[in-house]
Amino acid sequence: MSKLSEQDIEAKLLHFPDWEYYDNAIHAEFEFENFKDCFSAMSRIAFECEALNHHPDWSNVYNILTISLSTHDANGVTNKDFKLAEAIETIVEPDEE
Ligand SMILES: C[C@H](O)[C@H](O)[C@H]1CNC2=NC(N)=NC(=O)C2=N1
Repeated sequence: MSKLSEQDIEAKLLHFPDWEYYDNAIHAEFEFENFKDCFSAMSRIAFECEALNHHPDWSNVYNILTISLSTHDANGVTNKDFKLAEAIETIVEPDEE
């Protein structure tokens, strides 16, 4: 999977308002009601990661989940990252298009 250009990434990000591009990765932060809801979302995301064989750099502090996506093999952002970002959006914000 080849690395996307900065221009392609910025164009795709128009459809991903929660995400921004810097440091060769796309990043988002999600806030939940509490730790239980946050960790529950993380568990569901983990199954998607396994299904897609693509994994986030992420961290959690109580009800906050911070995620960075990049493709290590390509040393940048690829369509795999956008596919995972889409799956994450569906889990975290199921009511949004
Ligand atoms: C061997 C396995 O396919 C690779 O290590 C996969 C697993 N998950 C991955 N996740 C991410 N984010 N980038 C990768 O390059 C990557 N590679």
